[in-house]
Amino acid sequence: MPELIPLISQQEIKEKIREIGQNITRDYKGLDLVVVGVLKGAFVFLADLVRQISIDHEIDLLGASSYEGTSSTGQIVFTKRPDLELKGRDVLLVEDIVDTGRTLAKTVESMQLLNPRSIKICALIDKTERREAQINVDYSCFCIDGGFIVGYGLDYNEKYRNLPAIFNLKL
Ligand SMILES: O=P(O)(O)OC[C@H]1O[C@H](OP(=O)(O)OP(=O)(O)O)[C@H](O)[C@@H]1O
Ligand code: HPA
Repeated sequence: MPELIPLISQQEIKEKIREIGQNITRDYKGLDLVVVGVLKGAFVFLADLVRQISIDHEIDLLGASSYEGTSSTGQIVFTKRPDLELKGRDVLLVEDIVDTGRTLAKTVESMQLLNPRSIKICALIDKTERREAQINVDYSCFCIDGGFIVGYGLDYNEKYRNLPAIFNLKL
């Protein structure tokens, strides 16, 4: 049976998101902010984050998938493209986790073709041990070295997304 070891509590997540939301609110004042969540994993984080951003902004979603179990296949499949016009606008990509960095590298590359004015990245978890692509995370809630993380939107074979806190999964 897989074991779930507590890593980040609900309270810690809540406090950090409030702080990051305030930073985003400050940095994007006067800009044309579109927050784009990367599905599926980011849906929980996105919902909490946007409620801590107190300037007007729009929200869109894109879908990207590449994992089987705990490994990246390296093949990023876009399952949904954003619906809003992003040209000339300030895009903030919201991810649950940056691990190898391949998903965001591909996503940023594909978003750049839409000619936004700016693209920045906000990630709940910045996990450094397996990083392959050079990714600059502009807003990072928690930086960790390794392990496979589940809960608060993050899955292992589609399970555990519903857990309200974040856990290390031991298989
Ligand atoms: O930095 P990387 O190594 O590319 O890993 C990060 C990506 O992996 C997960 O997505 P996944 O492919 O599991 O799809 P999901 O969001 O639907 O769970 C996660 O949500 C990120 O998008
Ligand atoms: O540690 C992880 N947990 C869940 N999904 C992931 N996708 C990349 N890394 C991870």
